[in-house]
Amino acid sequence: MSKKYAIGVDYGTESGRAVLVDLSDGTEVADHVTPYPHNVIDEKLPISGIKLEYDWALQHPQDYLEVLTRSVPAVVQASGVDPADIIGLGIDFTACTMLPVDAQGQPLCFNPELTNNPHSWVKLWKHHAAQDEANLINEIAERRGEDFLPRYGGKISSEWMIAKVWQILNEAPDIYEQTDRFLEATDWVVSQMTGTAEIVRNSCTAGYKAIWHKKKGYPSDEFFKALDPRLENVTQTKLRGEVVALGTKAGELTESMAALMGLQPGIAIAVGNVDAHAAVPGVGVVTPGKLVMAMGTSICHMLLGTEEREVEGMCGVVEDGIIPGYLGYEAGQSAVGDIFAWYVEQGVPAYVQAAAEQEGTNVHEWLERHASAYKPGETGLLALDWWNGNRSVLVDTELNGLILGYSLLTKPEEVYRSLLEATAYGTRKIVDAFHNNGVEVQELYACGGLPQKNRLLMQIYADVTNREIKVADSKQTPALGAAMFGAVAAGAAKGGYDNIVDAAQKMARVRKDTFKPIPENVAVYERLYQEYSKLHDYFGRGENDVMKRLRAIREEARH
Ligand SMILES: Nc1ncnc2c1ncn2[C@@H]1O[C@H](COP(=O)(O)OP(=O)(O)O)[C@@H](O)[C@H]1O
Ligand SMILES: O=C(CO)[C@@H](O)[C@@H](O)COP(=O)(O)O
Repeated sequence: MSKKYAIGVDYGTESGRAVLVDLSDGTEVADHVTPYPHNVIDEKLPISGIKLEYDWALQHPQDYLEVLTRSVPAVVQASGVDPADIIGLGIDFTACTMLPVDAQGQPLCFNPELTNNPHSWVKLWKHHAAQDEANLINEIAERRGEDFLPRYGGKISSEWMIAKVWQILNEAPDIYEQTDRFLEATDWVVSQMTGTAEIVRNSCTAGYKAIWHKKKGYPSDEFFKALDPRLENVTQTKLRGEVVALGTKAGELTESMAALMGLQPGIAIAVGNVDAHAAVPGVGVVTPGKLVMAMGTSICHMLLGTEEREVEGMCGVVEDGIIPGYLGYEAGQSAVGDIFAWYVEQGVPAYVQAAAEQEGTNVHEWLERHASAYKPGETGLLALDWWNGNRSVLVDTELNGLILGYSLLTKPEEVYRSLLEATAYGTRKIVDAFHNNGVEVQELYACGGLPQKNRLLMQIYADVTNREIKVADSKQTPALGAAMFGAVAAGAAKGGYDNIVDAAQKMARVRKDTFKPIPENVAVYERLYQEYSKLHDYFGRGENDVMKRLRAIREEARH
């Protein structure tokens, strides 16, 4: 049999990328990135210019299709591989990134009559405007003693499906009414490749983002009725659709999409997946004890376990949610690279930009180099990493960032370093929450853009967590994982694999170089982390709700 290949397509926050992978050893033969033409829509709607409210984050579904029709042909062409040897394709996506579609599977925002309503668009994972609904979901679920709450660390997030659906019902009942189904974007894109008659939902987003359980299904109609009588039957109506396991073949590539993507019709398309979850086999992790960090604009922390444990603020524990046969645990930080980007774009003085430009480097790299000259603790700064709220362990999108310890001598590189450190403390909170509750964390695996971009950041993470960090050898780990699932959907008989464990064992690699904790740094960071923890609890656990009061005053001032 000639060499066989699969394609993985990774849908990130700002761009989508396709990777063509050799199935014999995981070699990434070609990759191509398509930035989303409309990027993140968080100020005004395209065309109409309608202004969006604070905390909104939308996307344009057409951008996702553009990734398929630009990046997929590009990798096929660049690789020189015969399309007949490409046997499968898998995708992974940010999540919960959801959209309302009509009975034909068309996004409601494509309908000229509905396009001016912001609720007809894709709500991106970091759309945080459904917090009121999330608060009520939690209050009502707690009051009713719903058994699903512990599976989600005690709180359902405003980033997830039910809160977003309820926000649409509350603020745009006409859009809700005209919605045939609410879909995860990952399932929608898969349906566009396989033909909309066959819309299937993947067990990963259903489990982590829509409160679905392998044995119990969705929460009861009574629960939804208690939220709002209009939601009573939502799981049989607008959330209907078969939920199938990761690695399942969702269908086959249609003639029309094959022509647009430069592939052969009929190849296996795997059910959708989530970026962070696909990264786990992508980095070769198929057993417990190894926490995988997908590090980019945000961080998702993924871990396998053998028993269901309660862990404060985790995003969820889902049976078979990452690797079949294990409980998959997820936690996360909703801004990491985004915080550094904010500082580079909004906080850096002109002399730094000029110096970086003169030295032919970018501002991040300039700041990293200068920040590396400091020892842990030497800046005198301490920050809370809540620029986009706190996902784990507090699960509160209404918290904000904080930097303590400024003086007239504070330098930009010191601020930058304090922000890197703050995100490491945030990760340490998550590691401790798992480890101290019986879900062991022995070592860390890192993938995503950040480990490739910033060595200082990675050393700080090793020192703050006092654990060795292995880094994925792949530049596109989620896409590699997605390609593995594409190969599993195709099956061993076609030159793919029969299960994800076999695929990961053959195709994943980590770099030889690892980041090891440096004992003297560990000791200083331990003291700083204790200080971080005090601030974390003081501002995050209700002792001083000043951040929330400031938000309320801001809202009053805006209206
Ligand atoms: N040298 C750097 N050091 C730290 N962060 C960086 C650096 N360069 C870019 N970033 C941040 O990396 C993030 C993008 O990460 P990446 O993994 O490429 O994207 P995504 O999360 O969308 O998949 C941005 O938030 C950006 O601010
Ligand atoms: O929340 C999840 C996964 O559960 C992510 O999709 C979300 O944080 C976005 O990740 P990126 O930072 O774009 O890689």
